[in-house]
Amino acid sequence: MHCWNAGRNAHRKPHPPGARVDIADGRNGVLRGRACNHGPQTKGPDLLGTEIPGHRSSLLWHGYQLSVGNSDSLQQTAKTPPGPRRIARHNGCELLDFNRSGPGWHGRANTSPNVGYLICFTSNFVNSIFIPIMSFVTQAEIRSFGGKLVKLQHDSKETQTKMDVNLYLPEQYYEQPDSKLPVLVYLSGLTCTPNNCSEKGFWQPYANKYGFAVVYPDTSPRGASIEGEDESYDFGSGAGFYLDATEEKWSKNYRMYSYILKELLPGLASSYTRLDFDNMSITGHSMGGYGALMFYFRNPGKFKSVSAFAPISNPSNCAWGHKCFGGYLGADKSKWAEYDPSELIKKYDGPDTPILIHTGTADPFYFRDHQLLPENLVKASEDSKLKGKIDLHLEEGYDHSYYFISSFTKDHAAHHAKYLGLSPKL
Ligand SMILES: N[C@@H](CCC(=O)N[C@@H](CSC=O)C(=O)NCC(=O)O)C(=O)O
Repeated sequence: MHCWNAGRNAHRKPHPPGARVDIADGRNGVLRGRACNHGPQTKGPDLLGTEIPGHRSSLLWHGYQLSVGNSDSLQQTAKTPPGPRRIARHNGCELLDFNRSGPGWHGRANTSPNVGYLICFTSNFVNSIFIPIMSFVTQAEIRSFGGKLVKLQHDSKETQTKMDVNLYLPEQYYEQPDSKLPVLVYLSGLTCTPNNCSEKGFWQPYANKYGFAVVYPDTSPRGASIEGEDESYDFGSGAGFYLDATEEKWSKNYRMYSYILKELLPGLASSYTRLDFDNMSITGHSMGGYGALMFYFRNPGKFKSVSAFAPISNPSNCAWGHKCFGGYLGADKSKWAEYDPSELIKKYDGPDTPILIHTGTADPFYFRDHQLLPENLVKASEDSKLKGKIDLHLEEGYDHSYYFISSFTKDHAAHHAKYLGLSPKL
């Protein structure tokens, strides 16, 4: 069990309602919330949050356990503060409603079906913290190679749709309950869901060999009801291009950059506190290879290492990139450069960790259609901090499929394990 603690004097100074408030967290860095005004300043308890094994999210508050979560965590016994209270199921979630007049307690915590908000109280009500809780619904748990593939769904505030994500928890997750495991994010290519790589990428044996979890996000919002979103395989559904669209038609939902970086990964970190999202690497295939490089260059130091399988390396100069950048970002090419790995690398100023890339010479998207252009990335790196650091392997006779990807998963796993500080299990 671990605790985060706001500290006895941490919130004595009132924050204006709506202000961002950070609470120090002993293990996960910082929990961010928004201050909200609940009336007169009142002496009350300090805030203590605690992870209770088996429960997704909960709070230990002045000795009383409050909890929120989806139907998976409803079995828990919740003790609430004294005074009038109600605990009910609400759309499959838990509704906590507690009040007490006089100093001490007042308020309500209410979770929507998947994304909830938990209102926590610090030593005075003026400084109450409003913490968004992202709640994952487990759709399936599938035993695989000694660990488990967990299929999750949640409501996304970024895409305003339901989003699917798969998470592979290696056997160490179950066998070593005191361990905290690094994370590899795998971004898939055009047309993929979280299932393609989960089923055909064969990361599981290597996740178990080294002891890391694998996150497989989806490639776009689904069912956003945008006219034309399902018309082609390389734009719209299955082709979100991991960016935040600025063109009006797409900008409300097609926010895969913010979704992954600001919502999904922090949400998983809050729910799976035994995964170490501060020790995380990223990889991907094709559009996902582009995505992995792009996230890595835009967020120096956030990921310990990056690799890519047949990445779209210079989307500003290929047909897939023209279609997606043009459609989502408009005609202004300066906006395209903000997402193009072969542009971003020129300005990159983070760690000079080598980057591993494999591309097959029999990949028609490489040799025939010139969609991938890995040589452009190598060329761009020559004037950058990463000069000599792009380890590009052109593999004779390999195509673009998962037969190609899974042939080199082993090399990419070893690459990331090295920078995640992992050794093979004996
Ligand atoms: N016309 C094809 C193209 C789709 C395709 O090849 N998708 C690749 C990724 S391409 C770049 O991002 C892929 O990974 N497909 C899924 C798979 O399981 O192979 C089509 O529509 O299928």
